[in-house]
Amino acid sequence: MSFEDPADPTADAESLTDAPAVGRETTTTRSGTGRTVIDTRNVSVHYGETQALSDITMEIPEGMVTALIGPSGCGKSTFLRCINRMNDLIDTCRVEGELRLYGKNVYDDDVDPVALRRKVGMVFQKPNPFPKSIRENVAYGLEIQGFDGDVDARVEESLKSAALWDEVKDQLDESGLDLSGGQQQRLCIARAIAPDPEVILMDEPASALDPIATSKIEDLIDDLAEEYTVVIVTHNMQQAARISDRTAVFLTGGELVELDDTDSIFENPDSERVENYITGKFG
Ligand SMILES: Nc1ncnc2c1ncn2[C@@H]1O[C@H](COP(=O)(O)OP(=O)(O)OP(=O)(O)O)[C@@H](O)[C@H]1O
Repeated sequence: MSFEDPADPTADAESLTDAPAVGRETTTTRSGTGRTVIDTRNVSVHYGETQALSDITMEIPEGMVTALIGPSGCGKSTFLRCINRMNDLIDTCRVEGELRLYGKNVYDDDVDPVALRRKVGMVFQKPNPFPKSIRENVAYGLEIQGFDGDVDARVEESLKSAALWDEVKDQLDESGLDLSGGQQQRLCIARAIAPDPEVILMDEPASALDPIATSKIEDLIDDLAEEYTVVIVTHNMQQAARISDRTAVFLTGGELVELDDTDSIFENPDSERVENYITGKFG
């Protein structure tokens, strides 16, 4: 059993510890698969004495886009970084509770964070290509995992999935830094896709981009959701409403106040606090 077969309850210590990536069948649709990719139980996070998240219990469905929204400082990015253990890189950060990926607690001692990050790719707010060629940027993760397949074919496939291939196919050996901001962000998405992850985390991926580049990224997220589970932090409520199937609202104190279908959150939230936030009475 491995992450490639999430239905197997014995999942994943193995695939998180060594695991060459294996191609995965695409079975998801925007109505989701009915399976849960990530489920958390009482996740709390502190940076030193500062509590950033409080008792987060939630489930993220496979094959859908889940948006995390809420005011500045409510812990959205912290939650995202818990999923692929990027918070491990922050000395003062302490995570309590359980965060499971296909049933396997990613904080178990036998989980290799590098293997985890292949399964859970990440795209950041500011495009951050390496100072290397376009081809090398996309191939980077494949090299680390010792991929022994056709690297050029995977690079092409990833750039196509990131809607960038047509623009760069004749300049694969040129620097990724010479691309426009929007192209750089799509390059970073191609880099995240190349190792064939299960989940793509996006931390405000369009906030540094102009409206046209933003619209391309939003279209791309829609396409990616055909094949991957996407979890996206956004400050832009209209964007969350446009692109996500599920929305989680975090509020001050690092509390998850409501998680529901995006239409329900925006049209008929259960919580008055969420309604106040959505309507701009509180922010
Ligand atoms: N590296 C860090 N060291 C110390 N405190 C941190 C660190 N990162 C975040 N915090 C604190 O944790 C809390 C949550 O921050 P986080 O960035 O997760 O919130 P956010 O909702 O993503 O905010 P924003 O929307 O402004 O990006 C804040 O109080 C923040 O100051």
